[in-house]
Amino acid sequence: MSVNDRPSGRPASQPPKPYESAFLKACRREPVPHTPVWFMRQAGRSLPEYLKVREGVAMLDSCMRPELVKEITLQPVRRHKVDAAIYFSDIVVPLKAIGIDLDIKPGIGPVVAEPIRTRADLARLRDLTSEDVWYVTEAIGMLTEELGTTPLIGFAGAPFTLASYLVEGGPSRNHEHTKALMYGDPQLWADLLDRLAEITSAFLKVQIEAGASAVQLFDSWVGALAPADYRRSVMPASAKVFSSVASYGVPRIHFGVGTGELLGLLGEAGADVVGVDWRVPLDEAARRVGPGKALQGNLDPAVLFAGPEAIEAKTAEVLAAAEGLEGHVFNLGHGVLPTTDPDTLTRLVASVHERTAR
Ligand SMILES: Cc1c2[nH]c(c1CCC(=O)O)Cc1[nH]c(c(CCC(=O)O)c1C)Cc1[nH]c(c(CCC(=O)O)c1C)Cc1[nH]c(c(C)c1CCC(=O)O)C2
Repeated sequence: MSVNDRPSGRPASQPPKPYESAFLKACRREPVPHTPVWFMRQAGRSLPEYLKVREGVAMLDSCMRPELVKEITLQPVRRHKVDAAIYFSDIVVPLKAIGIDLDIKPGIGPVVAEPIRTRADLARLRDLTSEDVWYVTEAIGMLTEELGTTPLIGFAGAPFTLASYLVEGGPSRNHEHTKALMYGDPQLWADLLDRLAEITSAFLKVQIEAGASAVQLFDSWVGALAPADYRRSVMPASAKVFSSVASYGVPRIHFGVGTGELLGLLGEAGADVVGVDWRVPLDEAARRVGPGKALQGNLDPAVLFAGPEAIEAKTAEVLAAAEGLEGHVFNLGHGVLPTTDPDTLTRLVASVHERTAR
């Protein structure tokens, strides 16, 4: 490798191979040959080839094996012909990497052995270095090589959603411990979110420097908050994450579930693309987000169980609502459900491409 070759094998002075892809163009609000499609959780249990390679390997272990990460990331790209790959990992991987004792329990989600609730607990959240996640750099190097012009999306959990797992100790319906900390000890809460923003920023930088050509910040559970509380207690930390990667010039996507009342703020936090769940139609979401942002979404993942006619009708509805948008990336309103028939996803990609071919 010559000195000015990047890990992805391209000279540093040239734009990355996926630069002209439909996905990155849509994120930049440029004209596209067709509406690009990818699915949150496109890798995973809906694919028999995923279940096969994961046999006998625990979820978090699989995230630390570069060869396996590469294979699992590529599986949905090969099968569905989606317009982007998403790096196979989990939002809790950087926390595990700095030594937090946690596991991902099948059918439950991330479980933290000792929740973080006091000022003394904060000391357990040390800085993340690229050495802590060497396997990410290695896997992304291999992936960008194989993906060629197909973009790779890097991702991280946003400070609020990570805090929710750390403070509750696991998945939570009402986030009562998290909110108790947020309302009851605003200074400790602010310090916790700031720590998580630092870790998240470092994790996204590792992925971008290794070759990711866009990043998505998952604030999956932030829809639990009212706008004023989001603005006061969460937005500063998420904004810090977005501004920390601004200089790389890669599109930044911001997504949460049940965030109809927060859509404007999710954009304001520093996103280039705002992810929308299925509860708000995209034309209305565009009004809430305002100009200068692309939107991503928003077919209800449960619609994929309703049969071909209903799927086509709902897809047409999403695309009609997206018609006047500055930029649109087609996605589901949340992740692919594990029992989804993968063939419906393959057909959906083809259908969106056909319907939007320009
Ligand atoms: C909240 C959240 C988590 N993890 C993630 C989020 C944000 C996205 C969202 O809102 O859904 C992010 C995530 N997790 C995973 C990915 C892979 C990339 C992709 O989208 O294809 C991504 C982007 C793999 C995974 N992460 C997990 C799985 C399933 C575990 C397995 O296959 O054994 C996968 C493929 C586990 C996980 N991890 C988490 C949950 C709630 C679960 C599900 C628990 C279960 O139902 O078993 C936390």
